[in-house]
Amino acid sequence: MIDLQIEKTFPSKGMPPIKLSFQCKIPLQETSAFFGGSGVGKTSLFKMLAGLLLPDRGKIIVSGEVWFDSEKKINLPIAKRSLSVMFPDHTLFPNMSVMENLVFSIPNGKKDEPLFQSLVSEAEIDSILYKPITTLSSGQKQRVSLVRSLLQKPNLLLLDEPFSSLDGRLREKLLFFVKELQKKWAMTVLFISHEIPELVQIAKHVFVLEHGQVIRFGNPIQIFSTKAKGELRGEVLSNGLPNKKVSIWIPHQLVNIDSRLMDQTQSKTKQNKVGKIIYGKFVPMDRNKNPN
Ligand SMILES: Nc1ncnc2c1ncn2[C@@H]1O[C@H](COP(=O)(O)OP(=O)(O)OP(=O)(O)O)[C@@H](O)[C@H]1O
Repeated sequence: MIDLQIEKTFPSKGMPPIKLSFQCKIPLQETSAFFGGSGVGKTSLFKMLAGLLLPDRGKIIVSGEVWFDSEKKINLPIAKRSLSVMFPDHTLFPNMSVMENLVFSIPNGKKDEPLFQSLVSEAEIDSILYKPITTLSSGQKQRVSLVRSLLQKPNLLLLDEPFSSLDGRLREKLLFFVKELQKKWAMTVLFISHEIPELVQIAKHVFVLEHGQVIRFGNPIQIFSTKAKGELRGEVLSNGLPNKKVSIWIPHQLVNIDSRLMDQTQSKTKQNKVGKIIYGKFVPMDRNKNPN
């Protein structure tokens, strides 16, 4: 468990100060997402957890180990917090090549060759290994940053909008890859994204932030679901719900539908596999019972 109780106030010229006050307990060895509008404090929360921004007061306790305690004046240095972090501004060394950036972050300089090769190949950065960072596109930088954060096989991985510059194919592929590594290494992954379908696919829990606070916590399907019925076309995001329900993503909304009620005459298969686009008329089983 990561027990986080931290406060931070930023002065804001000519405006009321910005107050952040986070209280949450984050499960270990699972993926949790942080969701909320721009400026609610998601990145600041990650920075405080990583030791890159000093909270004004509070505590951060990770698996029983105190990382920060303002009363006891404990503030574990970044190097002693066993985590890896990836921010949207990449923080790669601009005067080095991709390879130099990657080798620089390998723990004790000992390269795990099979891991290195598999990460490089999965992120499709083989062909740019010797290019200077300054010549890369933002999507390429994003993939290099992701590989760099994974090379450390961290216990705790903080990913702040890691796929925002990637095309759909790479986004899907790397999302799945991170999900697999999370299971394999039993990592705790904390993930920031504005993309609800992405969060539904990767996260087991979602913390919703508003005005510098955590206002809701729950399973992503519960958090994001809305009611809808009638003619729908959407992508299946989850099919493991009770009562044969599937979650589908229709533009801007996540809808849980009873799969027994779907008119799938236009679909090629009857299976509701994740990623499949389904069409149909979703009608309540009886007039008094709405499947949502
Ligand atoms: N160093 C700083 N000094 C002053 N204000 C800051 C500082 N860092 C962040 N803020 C302010 O704190 C608030 C939260 O910023 P933060 O970057 O954590 O938001 P966010 O939820 O990650 O936003 P986004 O989704 O746009 O990245 C914003 O209003 C921001 O302007």
